[in-house]
Amino acid sequence: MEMWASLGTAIASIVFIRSMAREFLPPELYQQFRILMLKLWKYFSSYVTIIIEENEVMKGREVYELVQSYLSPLSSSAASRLKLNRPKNAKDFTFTMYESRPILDEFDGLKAWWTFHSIERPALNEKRYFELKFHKKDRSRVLSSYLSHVMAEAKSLELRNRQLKIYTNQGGGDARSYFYGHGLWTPVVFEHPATFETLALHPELKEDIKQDLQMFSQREKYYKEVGRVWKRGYFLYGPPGTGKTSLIAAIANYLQYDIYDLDLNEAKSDSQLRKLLIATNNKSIIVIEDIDCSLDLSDRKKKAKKESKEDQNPAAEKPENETPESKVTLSGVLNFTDGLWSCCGSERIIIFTTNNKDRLDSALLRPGRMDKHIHLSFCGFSAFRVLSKNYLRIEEHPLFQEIEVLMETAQLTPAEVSEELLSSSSDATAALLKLIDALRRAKEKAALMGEKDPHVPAE
Ligand SMILES: Nc1ncnc2c1ncn2[C@@H]1O[C@H](COP(=O)(O)OP(=O)(O)OP(=O)(O)O)[C@@H](O)[C@H]1O
Repeated sequence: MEMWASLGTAIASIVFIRSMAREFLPPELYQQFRILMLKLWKYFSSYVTIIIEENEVMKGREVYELVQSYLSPLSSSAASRLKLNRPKNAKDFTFTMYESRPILDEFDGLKAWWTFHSIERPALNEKRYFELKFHKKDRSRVLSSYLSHVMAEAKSLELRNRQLKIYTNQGGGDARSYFYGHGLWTPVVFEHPATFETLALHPELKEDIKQDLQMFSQREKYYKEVGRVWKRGYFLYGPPGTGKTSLIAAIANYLQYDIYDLDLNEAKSDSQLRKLLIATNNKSIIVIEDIDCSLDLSDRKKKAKKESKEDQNPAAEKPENETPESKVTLSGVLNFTDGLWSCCGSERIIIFTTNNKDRLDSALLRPGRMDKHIHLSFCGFSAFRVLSKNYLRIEEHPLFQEIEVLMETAQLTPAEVSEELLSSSSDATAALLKLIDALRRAKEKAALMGEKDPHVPAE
């Protein structure tokens, strides 16, 4: 308010002096007088103004658009005239203030006033720009930190509002988009509901994964400093139905990264694999599910042994999953994960999953390729608590004690537990009794088969 009052007085005085000067001074002298007045105005004004015009590009992004994104929440709560936008690939609408009344933004103790202007130009597009006004004393802070904050916050808002996509290379991609150079992958909107909150995992494991992801996504500078490509490999293993796919979806939702679901059987050769890699975007997760089933990627040492046995006994039958005619080789996959081409792009997570860890070549899993190995196993009691909260909306029940005891020895996957809870989700007691029944049956079956537990429960 104080700013506008003093600004008003100043403008009134200037207008008066200028009209007097125009009236009484000869034109040449009047021009000199005008220039001097402008200099004086700039010198005495306590405020600085920055103009951000449309079409001003910085590092490939329009600064105007970033400011627009940054001001969207402020505009929606403070402006009285708003323009509704639906940016491409966005989940929600955004808003632009559509008036020249200033909106106040506060950052770390400094005040900044934003206004929007639009000027009609005959035979030309309307000229639109934002004006940022702040006190002279804040100049260095605005230039050094406030503007960076505006840009960073805008990018983060845009990221949160982004419609995620899942890409597949099945069917050889989208023929129509070959024209644009993205034909190897076909995108579909990704709307998987899994989140870390809904995942039934041991709380410590969950926290550990979240922290690892957070650290990875914030360490661009660090990766550069230590001379590493900004990527991370996750290896998820465990029996079917323990949540490997759900975890991938939760990671994508957590980081807001797109997913590239790579089907190795569809890749025609190692060189196509390289092309697929190059065609992926930054901030993405490249997934190869059930990698042991896709190709013959078993341990080379074991394979060498087997081959020498086969040489001695050529009539021996080949195992079912062996695909000698595979077009993509193990070294192609190794190069895909950390060869020279893997540095084309950054901020990428590569995830392999398998139900059978022992089948894989150890070279595939070494640190640097797969940095984090995550074992997903049978449902433990703390994982069950998450499921009962999700499916039955309960956090305690008298039957929990019995379930806890049974889960120490009976092995059900989270998928099996979920099914039991889902089948009677409107009646918690009935659902828990069904689960107890299933746990008892699983225990009896294991005892009958005389098996020793090969797996340790998830907690
Ligand atoms: N840890 C978990 N937390 C929550 N839900 C789970 C979990 N594990 C499995 N589920 C449920 O079971 C279903 C199957 O799980 P998911 O596909 O993630 O398992 P998977 O380990 O990838 O199985 P597969 O190896 O057969 O692909 C999911 O839709 C989900 O509802």
